Amino acid sequence: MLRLASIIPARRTVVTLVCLVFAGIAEGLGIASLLPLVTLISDGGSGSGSTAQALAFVRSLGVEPTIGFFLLVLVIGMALKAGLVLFAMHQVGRAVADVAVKVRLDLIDALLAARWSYYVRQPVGRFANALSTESHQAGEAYNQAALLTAELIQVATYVTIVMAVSWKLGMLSLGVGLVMVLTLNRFVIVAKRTARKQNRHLKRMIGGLTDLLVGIKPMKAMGRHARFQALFERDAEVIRRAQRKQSFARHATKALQEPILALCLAVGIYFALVVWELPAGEVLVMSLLLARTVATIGKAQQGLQAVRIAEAGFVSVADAIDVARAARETAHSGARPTFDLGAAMRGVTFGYDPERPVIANATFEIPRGLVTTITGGSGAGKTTTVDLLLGLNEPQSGEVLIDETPLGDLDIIAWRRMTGYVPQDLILFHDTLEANVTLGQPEFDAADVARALEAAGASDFVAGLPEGLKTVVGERGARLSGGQRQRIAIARALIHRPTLLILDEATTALDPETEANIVRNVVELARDTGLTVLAISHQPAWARAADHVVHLAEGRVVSVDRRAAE
Ligand SMILES: Nc1ncnc2c1ncn2[C@@H]1O[C@H](COP(=O)(O)OP(=O)(O)OP(=O)(O)O)[C@@H](O)[C@H]1O
Repeated sequence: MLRLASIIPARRTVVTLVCLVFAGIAEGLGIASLLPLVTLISDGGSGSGSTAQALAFVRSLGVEPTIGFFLLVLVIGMALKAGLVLFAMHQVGRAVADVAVKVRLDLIDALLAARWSYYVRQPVGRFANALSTESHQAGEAYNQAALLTAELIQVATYVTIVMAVSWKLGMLSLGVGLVMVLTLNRFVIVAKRTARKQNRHLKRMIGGLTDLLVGIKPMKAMGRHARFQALFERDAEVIRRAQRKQSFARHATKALQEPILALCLAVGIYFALVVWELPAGEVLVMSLLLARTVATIGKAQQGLQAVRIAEAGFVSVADAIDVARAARETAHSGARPTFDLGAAMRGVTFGYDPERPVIANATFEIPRGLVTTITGGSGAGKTTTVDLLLGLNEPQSGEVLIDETPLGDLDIIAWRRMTGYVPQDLILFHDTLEANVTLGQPEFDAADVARALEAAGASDFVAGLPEGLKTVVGERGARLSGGQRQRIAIARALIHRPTLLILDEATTALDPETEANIVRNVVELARDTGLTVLAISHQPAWARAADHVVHLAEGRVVSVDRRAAE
């Protein structure tokens, strides 16, 4: 509840609360007028105790306490209450939308600002659920919390009135209300637990399904997709059982309140008529007050139950935001990087588990304007080296230097903007070829796109497509061949004229001739524009073209060949 309060728009909440308090007072006045009204109707206006005081109070205001006067107070009180509650709920409706949107934007902001190691540990599908279901539930939690507040204010109003009429009756109402709340609290706890359980398993289902769909092709190809059905069925069954239990808990809370209320009424009426020997008219009104007080306490308990149910989604998405925020990248400020000399690794050691280094005391240069190729066997640490160079991972010891300045002292975002990067596991977005190259940035025109495609050796195949640049590439680029995807990814990395182009096994899917063309284009770019190239490759084409070859084995630099660079 407190976490929910921290994201609620404060001004709107205050306005809502003030309206609800005044609505409570208006309703209180309306209901309080019933007692003198009944007295006037039944015994002509004398009354006893609090009724007599109420009549005297009205007379002291210079108003004659007639039946018409109290009927007017009743109608005005109730009308005022309705108007104020309507206004308050209108505010709540707007706040609900604000809360859901705020949670979604906070989540997206936290996710985009997180450091690379964070994404590696997260199942992607988890965020789809957080963005849709859980964020929606956060809004619902606010809605239910507002309704609960309204009900609690109503409880306070009724208790005040009942206490003013008779403190014994007030204590009786509170006592019975308390017994009811404590007896039925079990169902509130069940509702909360089952809501959390449903949420957990739904998250697992969505996460698992997203993962499966991303890698569905080999599963289909090997005919092994069907076995996943059983895994989802297990989660679905848990959700079904939890939902049933939750439904029962909600209905039980409501249904069992009624007999408790009936019992309370019977006891109340008995005490009033037989023990305290109060007049029948007053007892009637008091019974009404008692019934409404206890019923309002019951409604508040149902409200609490609804909050507990909706809260499960909110807690889950709030946790996701907290975890992502804790993994926020910090080194965003610092000096603007230059690249006059090039980059270097000096005695860099890094391990995903610090006890087991993947890169050990690596030292080598990436000189400006030259083509450097890193070679080495699978798992030697080539991609990890690139991640260190881009500041996606930080060394445990040693330094990554850009123009002799440690990366940690530089504006890391500005540094990354100076690079063009084609990863090993490249992914295209489900959009047009053009959007995949420009990434939707409006500063690139048709000439920029044509230049990048040409350098990436993609112009001919794009021109041959019926819809050309407007061709939609399908999910993760599935409608293109592996080699075509690689060329589009290279064009994307070149369009913003990077200072350093990083190609991580970026031409592995190409035939030797196409690869040779791309290598030639990139080398020419390096010669003509001063572009620095870092290519990770097992392919002989890149080793042949390189000015500088760094060979890695088990995370160690075993040789540096500066053939052409000398
Ligand atoms: N996120 C990660 N968490 C833990 N270990 C990792 C992670 N990424 C890579 N590794 C491990 O680090 C080592 C180096 O991996 P890296 O991807 O850098 O190798 P590589 O030389 O690029 O290999 P390949 O040529 O097969 O792509 C491997 O043993 C790998 O299992």
